[in-house]
Amino acid sequence: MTTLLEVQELSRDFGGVRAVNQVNFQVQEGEILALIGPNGAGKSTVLNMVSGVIPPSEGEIRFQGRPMARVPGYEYAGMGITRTFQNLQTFDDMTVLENVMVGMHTKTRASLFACGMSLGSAKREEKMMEQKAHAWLGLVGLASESRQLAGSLPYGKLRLMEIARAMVAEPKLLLLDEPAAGLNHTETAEMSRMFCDIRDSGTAILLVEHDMDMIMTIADRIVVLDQGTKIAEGTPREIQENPRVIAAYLGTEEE
Ligand SMILES: Nc1ncnc2c1ncn2[C@@H]1O[C@H](COP(=O)(O)OP(=O)(O)OP(=O)(O)O)[C@@H](O)[C@H]1O
Repeated sequence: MTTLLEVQELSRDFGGVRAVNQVNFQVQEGEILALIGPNGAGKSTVLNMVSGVIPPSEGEIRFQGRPMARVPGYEYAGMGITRTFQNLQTFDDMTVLENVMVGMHTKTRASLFACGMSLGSAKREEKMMEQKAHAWLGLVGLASESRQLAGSLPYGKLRLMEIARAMVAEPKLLLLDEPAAGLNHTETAEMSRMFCDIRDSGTAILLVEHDMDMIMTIADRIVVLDQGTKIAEGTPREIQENPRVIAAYLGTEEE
């Protein structure tokens, strides 16, 4: 297996609070790695560092062997890392199709001048972008909603639209922060199948999620955080049987 992402001794402080403490893990090509842990364990903070939203206080992140410390956030999608957010980041006054096409801006080659002049190359590129966005809307089940304003879509469909937007950039690594939050059982099951299809088509996934059914069904491996520290790593079965995890997390009433 080839390592796609490597996180080494990663730490993050907020003021005097250490939110993430010397965490190590790797994401291999072609796998779904789930990051789980109780509320406040540091999962979103790790995802925010891996996606370049916030810098680490200490430690290193490497993507395909390349240190990411000096890579600006806007270059991540072009390098092959895209993400969705815990809180929806949608443009309500734009159509569903336009929202998805926003995810392709790093893939376009036409210059600003060519776009402004509506030159042939820019028009062809626009057409190609539209076709790709349509294809992804079809894959997430939103083909018939493509011309609707995003603001008119129900919550579950907006979550799917965000996944289409992240996938249309053809990432090597997709980062998902609680994608199933607020979805019903059927929607979660459909989304789980979709993530397996995405993984099988060659995009690795790093997933933060509280829905244990989803995690145990789709994750190839799981990393468990508790109070900022990694307490376990293994297959879903190993994690379910790990006494430290049960004590810290799975045994809590909330879950
Ligand atoms: N911007 C911030 N400023 C100050 N403290 C923060 C900030 N972001 C996170 N924290 C703190 O860092 C710790 C880890 O938070 P984080 O959101 O990463 O946990 P989480 O595991 O994702 O939790 P949840 O499952 O509830 O989303 C918490 O104690 C949180 O209060």
